[in-house]
Order: sequence, then structure tokens, then C-alpha cells
Amino acid sequence: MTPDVRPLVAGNWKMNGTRASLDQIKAIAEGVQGPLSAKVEALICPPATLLYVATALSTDSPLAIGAQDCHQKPSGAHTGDISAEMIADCFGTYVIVGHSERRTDHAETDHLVRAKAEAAFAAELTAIVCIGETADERKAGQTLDIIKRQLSASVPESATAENTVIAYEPVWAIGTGVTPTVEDVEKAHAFMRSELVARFGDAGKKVRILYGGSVKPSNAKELMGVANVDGALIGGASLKVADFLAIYGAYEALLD
Ligand SMILES: O=C(CO)COP(=O)(O)O
Repeated sequence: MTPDVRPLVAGNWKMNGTRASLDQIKAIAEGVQGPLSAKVEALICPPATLLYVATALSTDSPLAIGAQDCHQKPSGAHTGDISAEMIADCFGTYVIVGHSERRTDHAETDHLVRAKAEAAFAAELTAIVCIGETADERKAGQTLDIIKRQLSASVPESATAENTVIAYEPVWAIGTGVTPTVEDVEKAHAFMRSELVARFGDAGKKVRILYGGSVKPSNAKELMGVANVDGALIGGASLKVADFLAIYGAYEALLD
């Protein structure tokens, strides 16, 4: 945790969810109502097909809704893509950019991710910029080099603590049930913090840095308690209402 920074517990549903899953949005929207919501923000990023209805279902809840990707242009001949403006038009307030699955499946570069984050800012969305090393890069001892490069090249110059969230997701920890040690998470997050402060000054002290990769109810308290970890980006466990709410609820004990 970072002093005076409101943590963000975010779920990334990836390519999962049909209209039947809207009941889960409703349950999460209800589940995050309560005193903890003043201290911890909750977000679900469903697939784009559910975005509009999901925001309608959560209007009376502190639950925020976001998208998983956007195009770098506001509109135009880009079959199959959605723009940041379209997300804002559906009342989404966040968009994930540069997830490792998009970097791999769609060959997205740091340069493109940065343009997408800029598109998000132009539409007044908060961009969650994902970075993280692969297993091979880690074995080669390049973890901090990769983090440094991705952070510097994927995050726009116009980033602020309000329009930008960083999600550190070691690729080898995604969907594997394996997480880095607390010491490794602490080291990576301290490094990101120092890089952000060096580049953005005081704003860099307040940019939220999420950890993502096999976050579960059983490890949430330990991981969320690490210095400079300002929340979680959760894949698989965010598809289960009870698990998402348990991870969110881990902050009850941490903020006591
Ligand atoms: O990629 C992730 C979130 O964006 C993490 O996924 P898992 O929580 O399923 O490991």
C-alpha cells in the first residue's frame, strides 16, 4: 500500500461472459456497497458486449466499469475495434491497455500501447497500463530492465495520478497459480515507484501500481499488504463473485 492512495481492486474478465453473467455484475455491484468503498475502489472490466448494460446495472453502486482495450484513434475504418470514446459513451470510466495477452496475440508494441493510453486520456478515461516480464526474461535476469523499458515507453508524458494506473503483471504468473515471492513483488513495485517519481515528480508518488497474476482470496492479504502495491488486477478469480468480493474484502483487515 502507498500512504494516502486509494487502492483499486479490478477484475479483468477477458473473453469470458455472456448476458447470463450480468447477474454477477449485479452481485458484485451490491457486494462492494458499504463503508469499505470510501477507502477502496472496485472495478470490473467485462467484455465489450456487456459494457453498456453493466454500467446501467451499477449506476447505484460504487462499482466502476471499464473496458479491456481500445483503438488508438477516436473513430474510422477499423473493423472490429472499439474506441475510447465509445467506451466513455457507454459510461465506462477505465480501459486496460497493453495487457500481455494483447501484446502477444495482437503484436502490440510499447509505442501502440502509449497511443492507446493517450486515446483513453482524450476520452477522459483512466488507462490501466499493463507491463511485466516473461518467464524467459526473468530467467535471464532482465526483469527490472523490461519493467523500465515498458514503463518508460508505454506510459505517455501526459500521465497523471488520476488518468493512469500501472498494472504489473509478470506474464509467467498469469493464469498459472504461481506468484512471485513477496520480496520480489516488493522489489519490482519499489523500482516502478522510483521510476515514476523520477519522471513525474509528486504525481509519480500517487500513481496506483496494481499487482496482477494469480491473485486469489488465499494470497490477497499478503500481496495487497506489500509496500507500493495499490490494488490488484484479477483475471480468473474475478469471474467468481465470492472470490472477487473476498479479495476486495481483504482490505478490511489491511486498513484497520
Ligand atoms: O491477466 C490477469 C489480469 O489482467 C491475471 O489473470 P489471473 O488472475 O487469471 O492470473
